[in-house]
Amino acid sequence: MSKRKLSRQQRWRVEKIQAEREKRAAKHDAQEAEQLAAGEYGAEQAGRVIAHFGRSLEVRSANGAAVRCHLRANLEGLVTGDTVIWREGQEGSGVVVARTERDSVLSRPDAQGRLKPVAANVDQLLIVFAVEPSPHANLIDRYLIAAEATGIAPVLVLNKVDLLPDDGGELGQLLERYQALGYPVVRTTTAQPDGLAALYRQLAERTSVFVGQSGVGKSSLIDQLLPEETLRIGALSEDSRKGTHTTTTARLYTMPDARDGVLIDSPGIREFGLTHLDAQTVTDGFIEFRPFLSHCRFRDCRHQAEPGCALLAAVEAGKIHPQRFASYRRILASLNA
Ligand SMILES: Nc1nc2c(ncn2[C@@H]2O[C@H](COP(=O)(O)OP(=O)(O)OP(=O)(O)O)[C@@H](O)[C@H]2O)c(=O)[nH]1
Ligand SMILES: [Zn+2]
Repeated sequence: MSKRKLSRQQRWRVEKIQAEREKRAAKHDAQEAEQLAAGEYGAEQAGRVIAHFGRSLEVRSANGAAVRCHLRANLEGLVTGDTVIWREGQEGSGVVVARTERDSVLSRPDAQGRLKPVAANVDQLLIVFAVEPSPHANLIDRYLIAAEATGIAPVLVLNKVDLLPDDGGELGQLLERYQALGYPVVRTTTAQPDGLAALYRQLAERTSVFVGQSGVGKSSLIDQLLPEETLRIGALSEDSRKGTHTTTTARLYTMPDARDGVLIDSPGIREFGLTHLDAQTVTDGFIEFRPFLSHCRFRDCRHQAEPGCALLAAVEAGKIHPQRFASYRRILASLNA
């Protein structure tokens, strides 16, 4: 058999399989439309995606119950945190019929480097740092740049304050500077009772995501925020050995002690911010530069040594902190390295 003939035959088989699949999907849609019309599903209600497993979803209903739902065939790309309209079916399961508009989307690059949404409707990104390991130069700025690019409000969380010297140390002073820029700063310790009091207040009634470098205490914080969930995750992973409930995607948790604040978490999400940046994103990520950027003499000013540079003038006049400006330049230089 010639190579060409073989590939044509293979192509024919692939097309046949695809056609059958489409026919089945169409039939399934038609059946579902009939069932919906026949009132076999309950009234439309609001819900939120807790997790998804292929075409099957776990949805949190308005009264807080978790419901296993499937998706209508025309609905694609739902992610954890999406708000949806769903209808109750038989035997405690349901069908998701629509997604409502997203306030925000958190994306991460996939293996091919394409940005993929991983969580929706996130209100704040909690960037966790620690007294130990102390953040290396520029790290806070890099996280803030990445956060500003998403449009989701960043919050700086300084953990392990039990290790902080009494005068607050250099790190304490550094964080005051960010506070002056308008970024909320929350201090935490998992090593002392009530060490999370300020964090609980920050989490209340919002949807949050924790990010930060290894060893800063993200797992320790989340374990304290979700004491019962930790047990439940253990139970789930036991399940997953039998082949059910496996997911590497993000999961949504409700924190009763934080006035029903919501946490979305996954190992991948925690690594947010460590991706490649481009020059425009870096410049846009320094919020205190914004009032000056359009006032440089040259429209394509690179803010290096150009005459009439409004940014350099602002640094000179003490309106921009010289260390933030130095950090800006170092990050830009690292892009071209
Ligand atoms: N002194 C002190 N140690 C802490 C505190 N929080 C966490 N630790 C310790 O810091 C170490 C790292 O904590 P983890 O919670 O594993 O940090 P992580 O950010 O989840 O790290 P990765 O899993 O590598 O991303 C552990 O030995 C914790 O016991 C704290 O508030 N104070
Ligand atoms: Zn300039």
